Amino acid sequence: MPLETDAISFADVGQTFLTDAGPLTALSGVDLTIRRHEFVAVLGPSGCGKSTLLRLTAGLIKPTAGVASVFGVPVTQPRDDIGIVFQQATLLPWASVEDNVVFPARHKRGRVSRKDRDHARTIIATCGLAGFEDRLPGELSGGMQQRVGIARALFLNPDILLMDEPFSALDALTRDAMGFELLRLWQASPKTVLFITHSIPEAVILADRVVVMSERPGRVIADLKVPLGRPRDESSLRSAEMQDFLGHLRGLLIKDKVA
Ligand SMILES: Nc1ncnc2c1ncn2[C@@H]1O[C@H](COP(=O)(O)OP(=O)(O)OP(=O)(O)O)[C@@H](O)[C@H]1O
Repeated sequence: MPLETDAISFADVGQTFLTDAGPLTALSGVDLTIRRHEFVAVLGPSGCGKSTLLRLTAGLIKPTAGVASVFGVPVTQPRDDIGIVFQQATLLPWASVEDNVVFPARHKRGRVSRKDRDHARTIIATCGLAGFEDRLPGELSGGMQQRVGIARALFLNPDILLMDEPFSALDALTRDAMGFELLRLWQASPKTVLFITHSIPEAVILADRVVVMSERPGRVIADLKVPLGRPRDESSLRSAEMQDFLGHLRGLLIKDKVA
């Protein structure tokens, strides 16, 4: 796969759901391009269609207008080269950490090989869970469960990682730590990341670019490069320039809300 290929592209994408109360347009005229291995965060008011954008990319739903493409091909169904992490880890409660992580192999091939198990153990260790392979999800903290979810999403070594508010259910300290762990994983094994969040600082500390969406029907109202080098740490947002950038994003989100 050439590095210059666009990993994700939306061309005039719209999504209208038919509801009992009539048609509901979640997205309208969305144009967005994400390069391979880019880390893009999406911010926007509640209900503006962020998760819909992610589900379209994953091939879980089809756009009712325009075209959503992955590596230049219109998305028509879920793909193996896309991993998804949701707000809740949605683990199988009766299965061990290792069995949860190898689940994509079982789902794809109907069986789990010795090699799959070795691979799972390597990923589990990379995600900071060595020694917990045989534990059940209920025995783990929320942060650890979310790590299992990330390990499962990474199992098939996807090119694209879609993350829908993955750390929002965690306490503030764990959330920050998980963000930096994600950056470490992303730098060790580059991937295209589409990361949805409600947190402006989280978006800025993690992403190369921040996309801001309008109130529903969601469209892109700003697409900004984060003026910050890497590696990043806790002090990265303290400069006057970064405070201005955070303030600018806050202004965009508030302005859209009161407009
Ligand atoms: N399958 C569906 N059927 C009907 N309406 C839907 C469906 N999926 C989403 N919607 C509606 O589309 C709109 C956008 O939903 P979506 O979950 O994408 O927003 P969001 O920006 O992710 O919200 P939040 O930040 O609160 O998670 C909402 O009004 C939602 O109720």
